[in-house]
Amino acid sequence: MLGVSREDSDDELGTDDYPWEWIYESAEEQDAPAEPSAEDEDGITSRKRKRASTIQKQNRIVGARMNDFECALGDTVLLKAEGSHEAWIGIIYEFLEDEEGEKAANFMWFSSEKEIPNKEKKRRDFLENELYITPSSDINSLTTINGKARVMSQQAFLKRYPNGKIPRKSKEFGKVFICRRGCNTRTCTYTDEFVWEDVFHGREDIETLRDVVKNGTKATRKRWAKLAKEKSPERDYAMGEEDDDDAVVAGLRTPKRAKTTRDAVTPGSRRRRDKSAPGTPSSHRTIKIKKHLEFTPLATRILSPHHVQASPYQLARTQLHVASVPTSLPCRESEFSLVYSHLEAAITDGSGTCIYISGTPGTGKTATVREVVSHLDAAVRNDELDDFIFVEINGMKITDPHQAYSLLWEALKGQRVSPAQALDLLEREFSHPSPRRVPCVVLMDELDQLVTKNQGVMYNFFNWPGLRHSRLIVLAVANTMDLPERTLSNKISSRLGLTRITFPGYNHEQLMRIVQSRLEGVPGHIVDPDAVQFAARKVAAVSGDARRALDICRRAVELAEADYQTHTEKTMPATPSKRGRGATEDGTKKKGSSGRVTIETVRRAINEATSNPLQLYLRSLPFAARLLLTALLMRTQRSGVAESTFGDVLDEMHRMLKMVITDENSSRPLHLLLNPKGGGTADLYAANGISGNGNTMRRPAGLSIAAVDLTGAGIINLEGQKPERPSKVRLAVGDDEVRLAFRDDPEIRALGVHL
Ligand SMILES: Nc1ncnc2c1ncn2[C@@H]1O[C@H](COP(=O)(O)OP(=O)(O)OP(=O)(O)O)[C@@H](O)[C@H]1O
Repeated sequence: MLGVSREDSDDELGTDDYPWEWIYESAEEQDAPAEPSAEDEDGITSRKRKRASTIQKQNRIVGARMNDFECALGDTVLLKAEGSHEAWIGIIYEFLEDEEGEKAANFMWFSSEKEIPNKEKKRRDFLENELYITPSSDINSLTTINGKARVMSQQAFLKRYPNGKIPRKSKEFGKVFICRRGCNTRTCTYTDEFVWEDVFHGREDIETLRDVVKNGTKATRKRWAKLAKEKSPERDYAMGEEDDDDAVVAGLRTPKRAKTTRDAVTPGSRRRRDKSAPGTPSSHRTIKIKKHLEFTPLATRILSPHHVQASPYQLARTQLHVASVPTSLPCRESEFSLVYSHLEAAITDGSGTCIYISGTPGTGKTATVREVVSHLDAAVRNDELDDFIFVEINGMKITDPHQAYSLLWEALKGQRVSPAQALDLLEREFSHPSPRRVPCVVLMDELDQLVTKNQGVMYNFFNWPGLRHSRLIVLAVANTMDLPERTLSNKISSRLGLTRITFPGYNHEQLMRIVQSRLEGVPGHIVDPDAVQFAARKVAAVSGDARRALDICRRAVELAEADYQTHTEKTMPATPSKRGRGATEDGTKKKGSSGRVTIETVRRAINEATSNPLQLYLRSLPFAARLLLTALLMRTQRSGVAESTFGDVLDEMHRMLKMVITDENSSRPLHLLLNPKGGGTADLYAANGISGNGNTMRRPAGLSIAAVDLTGAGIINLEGQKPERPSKVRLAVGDDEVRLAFRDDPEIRALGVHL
């Protein structure tokens, strides 16, 4: 927004509301010298053409009038920004009527230096009253026009105001500006200096001016190299004029990145670690400096224990771990390119969009989105794409869905405000134009968890991308396909026009490829291909969940490693090997059947996971106890602390139940939804007055007994063994055990909960 205070600029249009009228091109203008004359060899054709062009011209809108105020194409005007004391300046590029038939214009924006968000890259030589002409434009109602402004070169300005300032009392104060450069405020690229009067005289130069600004502000690496040198000539940058790949001024082009979810793994984390400072939300500062090679004298070189090569088992375990970021995502190529092309198009056009991604757990939804963002991030750094902000909001990691507003506002502006304030600010932000608005990509993960009583949060995040000025790109990720319909009604959700992408579960061949790709580079062939196939088939038969397949294979590697160690201890002399246990010269394992992951090892891993006494006990629990444990687990995940109060857990449980009970659109009776075989669950609720609107929900029967029993069995610790709201409660067994026991429980899954 421009630094022009509206209190300073008197409203030329007065306060009365007169209607705006169009001014069409008049017949006299057809002979204007700017128009090419129709001189033909054939006089008749020439006359015909002339008449057709006159009709066309007479329909062309070249200006607009309101009472005695007039403005025309190519005029520079002041616009009032609602909700703000500052004004905007733009050149009228085109007149048109918007979708609602309201008279509007497309304005090509000027921008002040204050609007350039990148403090590191922006020029320091700006003048008072200087504006940059930008390549961005926006359509706005004519009612936002507040008067005329003038733009001129520095020379012309100084001629008019020799001390470089416009007196406060002058009628021209806040209305006359200098322009000597174009600037893309998003990428912070400037054109070369020009003389305004040479490049722009009015309407006939608009297209040329647009081209000058567009082409002149295309960032190139070379330009950045030059700029970086200008900024700090004494530094020895790791690039020459012909900079190579690694020699990019690292981070200069990295999009602003706001990481608001606790311990979220950022998509580009690997790449960024190489190129820019870790953890900086906007790594624009990081500049690689060529370092002289430093030699450590041989005598003082000491090998640290960390330098000992990791064993193949360690490597396999790490790579199979679900938290490790794979280098590629096999079997998700088409989903990747769909999401990529939508995002790239929206960022390039500066438009908003909402993509609804659904699929059962472990189908690579989050991983794919992060991978896409990381590629877009790379494109930004290669100057192939405009900057964008990325923020992840995970429904599971916020205690109140309304916090999503605060997180989004913080990502956009870096300010922390309350959810109510943030909502107000966001509403205002998205309904007003801004030439400097950087597109913002929001990943709303675990959307199911953001369901509120009146669905306001979800509605807003779906609705904002459709607002003309928002430049908001929402990627909503959920497990169920019909969440918008279920929670927002069919009418609203069809109006929102979401782009939907469904991630199908993986089949066994795909799961095999996924696991095998994670094992690439692990030496020693410690995992039999048959074993991978066996694990993949077992998982695909139930869920098509890559997370499960990876977990099973990882556990199988642990078992094989333990076997190997026992075997080596038995066959090796008592003194431990200097190389560390199990490692041979080249870091690979010794051959032999023990120590390899075979079908048998996988079978053991599956059995172990599903049939230890604790698992058997958990699975055999009555529904109330399973529900209680699930709610406790969800609460712990959400709050990030192990201890909750019994009351918090009950609230969590009600939230889970509400999702199902308020399923008004569902034709399935509640009891069938909860328990396909019918019976138990419905009886449990019905007997306790749990009704359709969720408000009369009371504590399901048997919860108190279940809490006491679980405490007695050492599954939970409940303060004083009293199932009362203030009592502290925590899990006494591992989260993983509970997750594993209930992950495929149909009744728990029917609640929309995935563990
Ligand atoms: N195609 C794939 N290639 C390699 N790894 C994959 C693939 N798909 C999923 N994974 C891995 O499986 C695990 C789960 O994936 P992800 O979290 O993306 O699933 P999701 O669909 O978002 O699941 P949820 O709905 O539970 O959040 C991650 O470790 C991810 O890296």
